[in-house]
Amino acid sequence: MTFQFNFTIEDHVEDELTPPGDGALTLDPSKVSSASESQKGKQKERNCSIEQSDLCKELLWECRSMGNVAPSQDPDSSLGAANSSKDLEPHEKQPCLGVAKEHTMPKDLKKVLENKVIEVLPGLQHVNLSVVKTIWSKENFPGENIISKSLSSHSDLITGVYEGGLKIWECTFDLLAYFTKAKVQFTGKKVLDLGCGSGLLGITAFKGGAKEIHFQDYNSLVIDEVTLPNVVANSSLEDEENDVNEPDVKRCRKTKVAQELCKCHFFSGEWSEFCKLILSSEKLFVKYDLILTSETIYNPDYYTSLHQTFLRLLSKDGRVLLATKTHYFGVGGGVHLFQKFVEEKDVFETRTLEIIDEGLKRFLIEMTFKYPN
Ligand SMILES: C[S@@+](CC[C@H](N)C(=O)[O-])C[C@H]1O[C@@H](n2cnc3c(N)ncnc32)[C@H](O)[C@@H]1O
Repeated sequence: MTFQFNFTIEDHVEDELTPPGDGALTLDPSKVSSASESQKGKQKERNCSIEQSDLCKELLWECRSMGNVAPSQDPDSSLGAANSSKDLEPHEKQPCLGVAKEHTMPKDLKKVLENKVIEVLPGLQHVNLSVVKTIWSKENFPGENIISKSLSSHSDLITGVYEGGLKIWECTFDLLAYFTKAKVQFTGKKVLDLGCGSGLLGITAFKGGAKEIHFQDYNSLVIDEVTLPNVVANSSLEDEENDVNEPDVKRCRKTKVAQELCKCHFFSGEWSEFCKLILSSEKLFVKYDLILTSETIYNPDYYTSLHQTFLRLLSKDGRVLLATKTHYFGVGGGVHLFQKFVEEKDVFETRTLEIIDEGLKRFLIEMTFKYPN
């Protein structure tokens, strides 16, 4: 089967679009666009045909040959390290969109919450996303200017560029409510919040005693500026002193909060690249007991890599809890198309856990291996 992915390479990272006024960026959730529509005349477009593969080899090869170290091989891929790339020539700063990398927790945990406004939900805290967007629409996030792009295209999704993580989507709340209602147990489990955005699903697993929690989002900025701060905001940071001068490992042993946070790992990148990173790393290699994923089946072009991710990373007796709208207008995906895709693959069975029939109809679906042995 042949898939078409649209990847976009910017001419200059400085080629920022100015947001109107100083106010917070607001996006219309009903609108989606592709990079080709929104960035005409500003960016070069590459269409990569992918046969039997989820990876655009040509683009990746080009990114590597342009001097980008594959981030998964980068020993220090923290925000701090990314910032240091400001000294590079413009073409060397170009991100290889979709390549996966692990994000390390900054040493000074309090810094993670600097310039953040915290909002409170029942039992959970999260950063105010309008503030994050306002700050980063004026600054140059290393490698990505997804905020100005989504602003200029009036869109919450720009295929292959920005995949919607700067918003808490409705189905996240459906799944959170289900966790309580169904008394979902997290204790001792290895959990993946796939397409995490704010990370509230993974954070609930973290607070519920999960053994290890991995957070994945397509965009680096989302992980660094939203997911990571949200995890820190929901830890017991305030209760403990945080000595920034101690080396990582020592600190991890020293404070309870740091010890807790060592259970959390953060990744950005496209799903098939993320799989490769996890499966190629002895340190990270893990099969998840539980994969939580909300509003990630909107684009049928991604079904192959999403299905592969479940197949490769779910433990044989594990389960996926997936929350989705019935249909995503403008992109074409939705619950029926996805279930049909899964049925045809004949690897997983799906079970509808709940239908939420208010406003836009939504579904909670469980996926388990059809033939676990
Ligand atoms: C619509 S957002 C939903 C965010 C969050 N789960 C929520 O419910 O608020 C879709 C998420 O899936 C991730 N995503 C979508 N397509 C992806 C792909 N092909 N590879 C990696 N991540 C992807 C994006 O990073 C994004 O965070």
